[in-house]
Amino acid sequence: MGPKLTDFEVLATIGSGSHGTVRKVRRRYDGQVLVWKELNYGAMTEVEKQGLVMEVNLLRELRHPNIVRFQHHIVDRRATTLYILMEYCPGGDLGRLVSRCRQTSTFLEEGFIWRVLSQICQALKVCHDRTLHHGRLVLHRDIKPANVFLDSEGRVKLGDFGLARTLNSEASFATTYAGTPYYMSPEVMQGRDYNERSDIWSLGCLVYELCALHPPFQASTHRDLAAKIREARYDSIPIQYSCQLKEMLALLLTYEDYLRPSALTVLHHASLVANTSGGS
Ligand SMILES: CNC(=O)c1c(C)[nH]c(/C=C2\C(=O)Nc3ccc(Cl)cc32)c1C
Repeated sequence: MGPKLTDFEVLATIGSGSHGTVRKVRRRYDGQVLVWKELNYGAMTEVEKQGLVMEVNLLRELRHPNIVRFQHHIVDRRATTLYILMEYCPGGDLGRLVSRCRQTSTFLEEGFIWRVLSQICQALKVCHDRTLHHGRLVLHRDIKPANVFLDSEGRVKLGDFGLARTLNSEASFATTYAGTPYYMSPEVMQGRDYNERSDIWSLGCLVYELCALHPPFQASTHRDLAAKIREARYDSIPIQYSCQLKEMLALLLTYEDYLRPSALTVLHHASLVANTSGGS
């Protein structure tokens, strides 16, 4: 028998993840603090609902220290709402951290940026390994600062896996793409399929934003943004960051997806940098 909604006490609303409201909750019988994301599936077709069930079952299998742990799910059929229960990360998300740095004009330590890069790559290596998921590829599809979290030990965790592939009905499409697609890769901009190297492009945009405190490609319209991404030209990151970090960014933001490195290759490159530059 799975958990029921009444087994939990809502403590606070802590955000709006992709596709739904995120709340901090406490499990009554043992006091454990978790997070649940509320996802209304009322506007979904039967096919989309089946796809959602498959994606949720896939998320359940993702067990890794650098992936926000999926704990349970609860379905409220009367309210056509799915509650996805996940690990609480007391350090919050990197989106808030970058905002605070921008407001106080303080830059992040290079060592912290390398740790984020390495630990997210560890998470992507697991997601992109087909042998671990019955031959299926797990793509995050929405890597950005707001979807990277810090636990109580400062460990970096990739979370809020975009269910975009499932939520492709009109209503949910609008929700999914409500924001500006700053991190969209050139191949997706050109209408080609999202693939694991598209996650690597978004990781490059994330690392760039941790350095510069703004995305590498910015524009006021989608058309201008697409033009900038197509040019794949971006301003240099602040001079206090190393040449190795600049080289890593050039690797991650390689225009051609088939020339972009895999998560495993990025990890090898980062460990080489750490070993030759006295760690970071
Ligand atoms: C002000 N709120 C925060 O700093 C904050 C904290 C301490 N945790 C979170 C968010 C999550 C959290 O702690 N675990 C999560 C799992 C999935 C999703 Cl989509 C979000 C979270 C947030 C937004």
